[in-house]
This record gives sequence, structure tokens and C-alpha cells, in this order.
Amino acid sequence: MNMLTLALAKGRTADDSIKLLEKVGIHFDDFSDQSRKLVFYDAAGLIKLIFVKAVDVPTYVENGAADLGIVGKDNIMEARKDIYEILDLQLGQCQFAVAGFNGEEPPKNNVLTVASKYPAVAKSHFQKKGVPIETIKLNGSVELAPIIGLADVIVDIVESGNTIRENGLTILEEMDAVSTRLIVNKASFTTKSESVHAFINTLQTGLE
Ligand SMILES: Nc1ncnc2c1ncn2[C@@H]1O[C@H](COP(=O)(O)OP(=O)(O)OP(=O)(O)O)[C@@H](O)[C@H]1O
Ligand SMILES: O=P(O)(O)OC[C@H]1O[C@H](OP(=O)(O)OP(=O)(O)O)[C@H](O)[C@@H]1O
Repeated sequence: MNMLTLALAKGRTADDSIKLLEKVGIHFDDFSDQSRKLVFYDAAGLIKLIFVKAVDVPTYVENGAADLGIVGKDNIMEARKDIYEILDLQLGQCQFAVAGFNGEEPPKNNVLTVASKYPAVAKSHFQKKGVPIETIKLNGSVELAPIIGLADVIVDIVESGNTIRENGLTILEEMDAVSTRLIVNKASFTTKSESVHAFINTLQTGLE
């Protein structure tokens, strides 16, 4: 068996991801998302876990710096990397949506302006509908954009809907469902086949 490197997304899904790994018997005794440590080894010595920013997980996996990644579908869709998406881990469940002010007419002469943490996702969504847009990349508090006139609408993640509601916006269009996924480097899938498949099978037992 090869030791596998697993890139795990920091942020709100990290604890649940670690819990899922623990549930299937993969233990990281010294893991704490409060510590400044970025590399952890499982007790059996089979997995080297690197703890990285969610947005960077697909990059680590595509380049083979990590064999495996645990990251949200939002970041996978935005990154458009050449990787395999293998399992839906059913964590961090939410949805992409277009949101804005209800009843507002789309701009007639100029293109629709869309603010998002996910400009590629936004572009692809509106392109499929034949609607030309201009994207404005933001890194958070995206709901502010229509309020202060920075953009006509936003493309963002919605879970409870509280952020949208509390800022006076409405969902104008529902888009793809988002949840945390297991992704695999294409070369590792073949060259480390035994270890990768053992990991996938083990993780799958935690989902049933
Ligand atoms: N409101 C939400 N409900 C459920 N899952 C969410 C929600 N917001 C984000 N997620 C999922 O959790 C992942 C991590 O989100 P989080 O906001 O912690 O990371 P981030 O966007 O990288 O953070 P930041 O850029 O603020 O450091 C997202 O990629 C997404 O898949
Ligand atoms: O529908 P809700 O349950 O309100 O969740 C949706 C909110 O959660 C995420 O924001 P996050 O908390 O990551 O903050 P930021 O992106 O604005 O930094 C997302 O960008 C929405 O703003």
C-alpha cells in the first residue's frame, strides 16, 4: 500500500470531514483546526493529511501534490480542474443561486452585472441561457453588492436563506446543488490504484 496525501479543505466543513474519517476508522490523533499545524498523519500511517484553503484543494489534486481531496462542489465547479470526482460526502449541503431584488427589470442596454465568489460558475450559468454578463469577483459578503449598487445580481451559495433574507434580497433562480466531495488525482487513480480504491471503499462505508 502507498501512503496517500489527502488535501482537506479548511473552513466550515473541516470538522465534519474529520468526523467522517474518524467514523470509518481513520484517526488523526493530533488534528485540531485551532492549531497552526498544516500536516497530520493518521494513526495507521496510511494517510498524510494536508490542511489547505478550500479554494486551493482542486489545484493540489490536479497537480498531484495531493492524491485525494475533500472539498465543496462549489470550489470544484469554479476551479474546472482535470480531476476525478468520486464520492458525494453529503456534508456542507447548500445550493448555488442567483439572487437580487425581486421584480427588478434586467438592464436593457447594458449587460447584467453579476457579483460572485464564483465568476466562472456565474459565467457558465448565464452563457447557457444566452445572457451576456459582466462578472465582479468578490471574496465574501457578496450580498452587499446589489444593495450598494455594485452589481445587478449575485451568484452565491444559499443554505438557510438567512443571509439573502436579512439583506432584503430574494432568490431569482435556483442553480446546482453543492456538497462536499471526494476528488482524486487522475494519475494516482491508476498508479496507486490499490490504496486509492481501499480509501474510497473505506470512506463509502461511512456514508451508508
Ligand atoms: N452557508 C453554507 N452552508 C453550508 N455549506 C456551506 C455554506 N457556505 C459554504 N459552504 C461550504 O463550505 C465550504 C467552506 O466554506 P467556508 O466559508 O468555510 O470556506 P471559504 O469560502 O474558503 O472561506 P473563506 O474564503 O471565508 O476563508 C464551501 O466551499 C462550501 O462548499
Ligand atoms: O443561506 P445561509 O444559511 O445564510 O448561508 C449562505 C451564506 O453562507 C456563505 O457565506 P459565509 O458564511 O461563508 O460568509 P462570506 O462568504 O460572506 O465570508 C454564503 O456565501 C452565504 O453568504
